[in-house]
Amino acid sequence: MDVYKIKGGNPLQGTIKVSGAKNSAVALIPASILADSPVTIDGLPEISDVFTLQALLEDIGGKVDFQNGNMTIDPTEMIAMPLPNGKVKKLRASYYLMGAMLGRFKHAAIGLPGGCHLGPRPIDQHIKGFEALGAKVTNEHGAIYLRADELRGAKIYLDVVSVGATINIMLAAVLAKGRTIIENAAKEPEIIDVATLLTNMGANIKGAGTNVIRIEGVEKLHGTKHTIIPDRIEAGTFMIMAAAAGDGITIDNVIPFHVEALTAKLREMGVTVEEREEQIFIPKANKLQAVDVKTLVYPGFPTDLQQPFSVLLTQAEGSSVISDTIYSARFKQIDELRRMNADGKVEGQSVLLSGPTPLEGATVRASDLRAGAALVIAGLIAKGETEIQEIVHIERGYSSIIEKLRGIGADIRKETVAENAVITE
Ligand SMILES: CC(=O)N[C@H]1[C@@H](OP(=O)(O)OP(=O)(O)OC[C@H]2O[C@@H](n3ccc(=O)[nH]c3=O)[C@H](O)[C@@H]2O)O[C@H](CO)[C@@H](O)[C@@H]1O
Ligand SMILES: C=C(OP(=O)(O)O)C(=O)O
Repeated sequence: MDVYKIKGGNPLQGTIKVSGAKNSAVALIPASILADSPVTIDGLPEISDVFTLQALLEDIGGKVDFQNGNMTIDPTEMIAMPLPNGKVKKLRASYYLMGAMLGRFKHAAIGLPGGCHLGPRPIDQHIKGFEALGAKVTNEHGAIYLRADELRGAKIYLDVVSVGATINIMLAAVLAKGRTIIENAAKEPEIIDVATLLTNMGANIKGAGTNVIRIEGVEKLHGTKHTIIPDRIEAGTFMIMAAAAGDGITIDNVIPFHVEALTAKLREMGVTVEEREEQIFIPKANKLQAVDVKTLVYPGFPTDLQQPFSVLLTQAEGSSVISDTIYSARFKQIDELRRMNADGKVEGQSVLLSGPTPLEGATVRASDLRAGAALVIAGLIAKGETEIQEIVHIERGYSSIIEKLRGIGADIRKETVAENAVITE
């Protein structure tokens, strides 16, 4: 079993570069299915979610070349191969194969997705959208079967603001006949990125990034070249790390506007955040003040940064409350942080943290992607050595994390240890 071992306490200094956005990448790659000629996407992160999607596109007959973050996908010989099991379970975003394959082939069979366990993650709004467009949708033995004689534009009001449903409906609607209107759409930057790719492929989409998206269906889509946006969640993770363990860190390849909710919270805590054009500089932080945080849909504070942020709050003076309004069970990092001496208590959808508490190295488990990122930050500030198990979750979303952190002075390495050292409780 592979683990990360971190010796805490090194002052981190220098420049750390953010990769392309995971949550864009995992939608841009399936979007290529809709084209009738090759699509090139530059700047993709080298993470397991991207490798898994590459393999899935190859399984359905796509020809994929992926080198140095640049992927060219030739979709011309793809077929509507059913994908009820296997790789689709390894990531959440395999649900985008439903929208893209339904859009192109008018039928698809895709297993229910995997991804982080954060409480219930239904896909009823995706299905409501596909049905409104004219698809018959059934759930058979854990796989979703979709079939339409013809897709027709429709007005779809999302009952919950959902990133996945908004993008999936866009994917299914761009080749449908007539006009689709998505109301109460999600507004995340990744949605704009996907709409930009689809538009450059020939789609007619207006309003991406607002809560009403209008799509006029077109007859066909062609290949294009696209550069992905930077990962605002990776950038945010590095900003939190800089506030917790930095001695002057520049975060490179970031759009400061995308991380404004975090910047505001860091400033409220007493952290200096200098915004530059495509960089953010965070000097060494001194005394940190406790703050309360509530996660919200974009442009609110992202749920994906709540877990890393909880580590910073263990170092702040006073009591803080984090409430996660998006996911009911996204606090698995707290038990692990308690092993490291943190003072945190989960109550329903909130966690109460008190500090400052010096953290101590321990053997801990990354239950999910951002819990893993939280534990990496905790390990960097803890006294002694921290071993993080189940790093497979971390590698779903952070590209070259070891190399990047070593580049700013962290003592972190990946090691293979015996299975009997695994934490089970
Ligand atoms: C691959 C990807 O982009 N993942 C992101 C995406 O996940 P994902 O697209 O799965 O998240 P959604 O925005 O869909 O979920 C938001 C909320 O809506 C609920 N919901 C969603 C769909 C649905 O059909 N029914 C329903 O009830 C979910 O349970 C959750 O409470 O957005 C989340 C919220 O910003 C992020 O944490 C994830 O990193
Ligand atoms: C929850 C996340 O990812 P996914 O939706 O892919 O599980 C995340 O990126 O924090």
